[in-house]
Amino acid sequence: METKNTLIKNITVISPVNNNITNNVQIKKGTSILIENDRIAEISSNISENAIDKVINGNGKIAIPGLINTHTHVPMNLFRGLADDLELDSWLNDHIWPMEANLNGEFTYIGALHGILEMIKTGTTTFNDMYFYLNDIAKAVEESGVRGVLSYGMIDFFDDEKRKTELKESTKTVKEFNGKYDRIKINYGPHSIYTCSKELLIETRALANKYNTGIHIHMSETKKEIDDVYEAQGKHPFEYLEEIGFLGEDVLAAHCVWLNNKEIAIIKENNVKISHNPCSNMKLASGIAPIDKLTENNICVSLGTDGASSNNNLDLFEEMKFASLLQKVNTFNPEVLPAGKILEMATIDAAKALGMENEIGSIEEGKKADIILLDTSNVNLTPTVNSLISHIVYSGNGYNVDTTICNGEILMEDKEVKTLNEQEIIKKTNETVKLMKEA
Ligand SMILES: CSC[C@H]1O[C@@H](n2cnc3c(O)ncnc32)[C@H](O)[C@@H]1O
Ligand SMILES: [Zn+2]
Repeated sequence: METKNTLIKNITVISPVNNNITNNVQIKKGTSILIENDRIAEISSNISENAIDKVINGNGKIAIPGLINTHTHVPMNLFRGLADDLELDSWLNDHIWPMEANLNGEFTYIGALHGILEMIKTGTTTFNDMYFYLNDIAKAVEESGVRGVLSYGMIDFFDDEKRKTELKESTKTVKEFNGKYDRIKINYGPHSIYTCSKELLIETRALANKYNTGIHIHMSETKKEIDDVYEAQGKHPFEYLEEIGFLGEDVLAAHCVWLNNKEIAIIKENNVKISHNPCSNMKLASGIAPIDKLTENNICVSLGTDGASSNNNLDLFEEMKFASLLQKVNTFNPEVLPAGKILEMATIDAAKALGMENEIGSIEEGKKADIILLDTSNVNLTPTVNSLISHIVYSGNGYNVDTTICNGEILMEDKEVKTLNEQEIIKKTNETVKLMKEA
C-alpha cells in the first residue's frame, strides 16, 4: 500500500504523555506532526515538507488528542428535546422506551449519523455506545471515519427466553465485527442491574472472557435504583456484582452516582473503570457522583455525555467544564479536578477505560493519528499568553474545533465536514423525526 502523508506544520501540541504510571499534560510550542497513513510518525520542529501529500498550517492553532466519549447512545439525537425536565424513571418508562419501540434500522442509522456528525464537529473521535440495531450504527461509523466501541444493549426483564435471545444477538455482533474493522470494536452491554437478570449478568461475564471483549453497563444512577436493588438482592449494586463474579478491569460502569465507601473499595480492588456523566446526572436530577473520592483513590474516571435526550448535546467540552465545576461546588474545594486532570479524563483516562491506551488518547509517536485542532483566534481562547489548558477546559467549547482527524483521515477541515453531507443529514433527521411522530 502506498503511504499517505499529512504534515501539521508549526503547531502547539497539548497532550498527556502516558508513561503507564502517571499521566502528565505537556505543552510543546512551534512543533510539527507528521502523520503516515493512520499513525503519528514523528513530532519535531524540523520535518521536511518534501514528498508530503497534504500540509496543514498549524500557525495560531492548538493540537490536542481527539476527545473520547465513554458513555453515549448516539442514535438518541433523534429524541433531543422530546422528553425534558423529567427524572430517570419516568423519562425512560413513560417517554423514551415507548418511542424506542417505534425505531427501526433505518431510523437508527439516521440518528447515528446525526450524533456522529455532532461529535466530529465538536472534536470527539472515539465514542463508546450502547444501543439497538448495531449493524446500522456500525455502518454510520464506517462511513463517517470515527472510531466506535459499540455494544448491543441487553435487557431481559428477568425473562428466560428474552435472556437467551439478547445474549445470542450480542454474540452474533461480536463475531461479525471484532477483528475485522479497524475502527469498530464490539463489547457486551447488559443495560443495568434493574433490567437484567443475575443469569444474564453471569453469562455475560463468561462470554466477555471467551471473546476477549469489554463490558459496558449503567450503574448506580439514582437513589431509587439503589433502594430497588437492595430490596431485591439485599445488597448494594457493586457488592452484588462482586458476589456474582461480574466485575473486572474490562468493566466500564456509567454514572456511578450513588456509591458507599465499601463499593468504592470494591471498584478499586477490581480495577473497574468509570464513565462520569455530569450533564445527564444534573439534567435528570439523579445526584452528584463522588468523583473527588474516586480520583483520590486512583480509580480510572473518564467522561461521557450520555444520549442527547438527557444532556442535551454531545459536546465533550461542556462535559469537561461541568465535571470540574460540579465537584468544586460539591466539595467547597476549588482545587479539586483542575483543568489538566480534566483534559486527561477526556483523553488518556478514557482510552484506558476502553483498554485502548496504547493506541489512542494522546499525541505521541507511534499512536493512531486521532487529533483535533482548535483555532486560538477565537475570542474565548484568548489571551493566548495565559494558560491554554485552562482555556480548553473552562472557556472553550466544541465549536472552537476547526479540524478533526481520526485514524489519519481528515474528517473535518476549516469547519467543513469532509466525510458526511452535513445538510443532508440534518434534513433527513428532521424528516425522520416528523415521520416517527406521525406514526
Ligand atoms: C438497551 S440500549 C440502551 C438503553 O439505555 C437507555 N438509556 C439512555 N440513557 C440512559 C440512562 O441515563 N440510564 C438508563 N438507561 C438509559 C436508552 O434509552 C436505551 O433504551
Ligand atoms: Zn446511558
